[in-house]
Amino acid sequence: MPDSHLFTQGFSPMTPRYEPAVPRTLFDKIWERHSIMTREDGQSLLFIDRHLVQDGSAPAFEMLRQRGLPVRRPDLSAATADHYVPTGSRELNDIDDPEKRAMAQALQHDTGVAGIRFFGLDDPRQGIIHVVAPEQGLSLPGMLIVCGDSHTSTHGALGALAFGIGASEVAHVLATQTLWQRRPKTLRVRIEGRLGAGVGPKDVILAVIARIGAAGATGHVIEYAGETIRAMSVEARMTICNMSIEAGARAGMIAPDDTTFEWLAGRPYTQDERAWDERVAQWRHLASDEDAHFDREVRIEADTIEPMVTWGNSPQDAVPISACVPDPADLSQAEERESMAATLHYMGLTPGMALTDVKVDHVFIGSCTNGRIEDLRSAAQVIRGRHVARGVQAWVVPGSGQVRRQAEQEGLHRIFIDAGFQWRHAGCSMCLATNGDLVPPGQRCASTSNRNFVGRQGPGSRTHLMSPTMAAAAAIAGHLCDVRQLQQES
Ligand SMILES: CC(C)[C@H](C(=O)O)[C@@H](O)C(=O)O
Ligand code: SF4
Repeated sequence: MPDSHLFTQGFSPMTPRYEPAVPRTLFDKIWERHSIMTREDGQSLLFIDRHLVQDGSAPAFEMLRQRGLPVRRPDLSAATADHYVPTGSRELNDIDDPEKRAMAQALQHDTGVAGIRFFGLDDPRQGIIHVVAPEQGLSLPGMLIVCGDSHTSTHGALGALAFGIGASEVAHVLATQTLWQRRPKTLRVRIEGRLGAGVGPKDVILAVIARIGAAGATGHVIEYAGETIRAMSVEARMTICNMSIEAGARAGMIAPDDTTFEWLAGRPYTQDERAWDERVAQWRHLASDEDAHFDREVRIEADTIEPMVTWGNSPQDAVPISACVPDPADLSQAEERESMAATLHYMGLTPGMALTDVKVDHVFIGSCTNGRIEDLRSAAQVIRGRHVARGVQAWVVPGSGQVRRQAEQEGLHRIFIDAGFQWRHAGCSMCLATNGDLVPPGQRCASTSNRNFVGRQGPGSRTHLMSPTMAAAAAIAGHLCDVRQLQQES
């Protein structure tokens, strides 16, 4: 069994012995450093630096129990309760559904037995795993990170290779700290130029998905590059990488740079025996080499991106807020016409109506896409001094206990509460509605989450994806609204 130090700590990417002459991508460098062996069928056995665990992982622990296997490297795992936890209180007993309550309790028990670090409801660090791990310094550049959750791609924003795995793979990682994987292809998405006023990372990723499609990056790992990405904060980069999976990608990643290193410095779990500067010097070598080969390339000009919203049941159904609801009659294929008509029926929308005329009943600011402090700050800026429209239920669900506390220290909670928002505790909440926080049938939600699938926010719910500032604007206006208009008025 390889020692984790070999891969994450003592093993320098500069070691000449391991440096092939061909230029390599960020992905190639991390993959090659973690590949223990490759089988004849092309699958590689990878060493896993960090295994993140959430409350859906009970079946994996059960698989180990049935085989009588211990957890191989509990020190390389970390767990938090997020999907099933209540956000109105901090009591596991407030989970109404007995099965879900049992799953949440099982995580506490299983991690305790295995000796895995666990951030439970009584821990101030608890929150959505994809918010908690980066903020605790558990996700670092160059690492290979997995979790039984598709939005693990989020951690790629720190220059890691991070992807979601299935339940039996979770069990495999728990038992062996390794995983068999087929090497994916690479796609570089370059965003060049400056974003316009009112346009942020969520608009960028929605524009990327609209351009390449919900299956556009299937079988690929996306590396986001270009001037626009380099100018972004780490949290903005996380929003982008988070939604890679909504374009079908295996993972999304961004080369670490000074922005990354500054953001990480001093976080609780970043300490090891080596000096920080030495580690940073190694991490700098992770960036794709200049002439590295990507299987595909896409380029988008930042100044062509507008504030975006989705109208349908796929994240690829994203259009600028200035657009109208599309008309099935404009499509040439009968099958596509029928499918769009069915979507518009589900969404309760009329072809050709202005998106800004679409009334909302709920607003949800939160999730692993947009539940970080910068997201809350940007929404609060729009909301400050204004009030939620009559009849709109608006919620803010911070992505972690730490985000919540930070927001309270900055007084953001007062801005939200004074405006008529509910200020909740951390968790996945209305992103997936599996904890009972849901949008009632037929009602419409302006949401900062990442999926607008049929029934995603509750049976019969209607979701429009957008940025935190756009969701804030919708809360104030009571309908989908161009945030730039509100920003002009203030
Ligand atoms: C429940 C979990 C496995 C799922 C995922 O894989 O992403 C959820 O987090 C989601 O966002 O749909
Ligand atoms: S916040 Fe939403 S997308 Fe993120 S892990 Fe939770 S349910 Fe999945």
